[in-house]
Amino acid sequence: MVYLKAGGSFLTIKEKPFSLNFRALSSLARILKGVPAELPLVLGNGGGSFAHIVVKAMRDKYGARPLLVRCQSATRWLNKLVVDYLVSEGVDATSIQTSAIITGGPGGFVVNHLPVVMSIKRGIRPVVYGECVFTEDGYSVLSTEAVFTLLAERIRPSLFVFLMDVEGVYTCDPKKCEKPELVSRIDSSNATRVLKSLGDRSAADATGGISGKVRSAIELSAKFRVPVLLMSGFNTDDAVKALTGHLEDVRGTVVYIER
Ligand SMILES: Nc1ncnc2c1ncn2[C@@H]1O[C@H](COP(=O)(O)OP(=O)(O)OP(=O)(O)O)[C@@H](O)[C@H]1O
Ligand SMILES: C=C(C)CCOP(=O)(O)O
Repeated sequence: MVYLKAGGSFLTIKEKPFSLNFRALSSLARILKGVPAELPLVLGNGGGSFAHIVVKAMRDKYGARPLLVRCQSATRWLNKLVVDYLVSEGVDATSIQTSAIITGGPGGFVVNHLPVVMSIKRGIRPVVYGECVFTEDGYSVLSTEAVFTLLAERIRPSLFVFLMDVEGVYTCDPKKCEKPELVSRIDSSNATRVLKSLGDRSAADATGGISGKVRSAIELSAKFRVPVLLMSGFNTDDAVKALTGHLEDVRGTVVYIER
């Protein structure tokens, strides 16, 4: 199973509340139409300028009830925009409500992955998303990467691809620093160093920004022994190549921890 994340930095304009990037939606549809229909693929969309802004503003000020209501309203909204756009472009996709298939229980998360499996069996692309899910005593904010981890424990992954608005992981923020260099590979020889260079994960957004994403990519690769590719969603040709298993020569960052 291929797990594809359309990140919020790609789908939305992250610093502008509730703003969608239509060029990204169009790229995403082209990517999905470019891969064989029979390729088993789970799509997930990030929170971008919808959920992250809500969660960051409410997290330390409000209780679980208002936060769950507002967060789920924001995530549902973006997910609906994405799925409805894909359907209008001829992609057979459907929304799978993350908070209905994942809940936090006393012994860890309880996951009903069957809607994802059944959707794939029928040739429909299931679309999950980063979400505020119910737990026994409140809520938990799960990134799309965390949702993928829980699903991948039940549906074996072959590859993870994270689409962003930048071409991969750089030596410094490519939007802010002068000479960013693309890190083409992260493996056990440089993982710790790269993570350190990305700094504090708490500042960027509600799930840790690029630092949280690279940490998740390292954990996913180590746990499932598969590559994780971080790349630009605007590079549609390379994304199609990568999704069909051809990672060589794709511009991006490949995380591969082969322990
Ligand atoms: N060293 C870096 N390398 C790459 N991107 C970086 C770096 N430092 C900061 N960034 C920023 O991180 C962003 C990508 O991370 P972000 O967590 O926003 O991605 P996303 O998964 O697309 O978003 P979301 O969590 O909303 O789904 C880029 O837009 C980039 O500007
Ligand atoms: C902020 C929420 C609800 C999760 C967003 O998921 P992510 O954008 O994949 O990190």
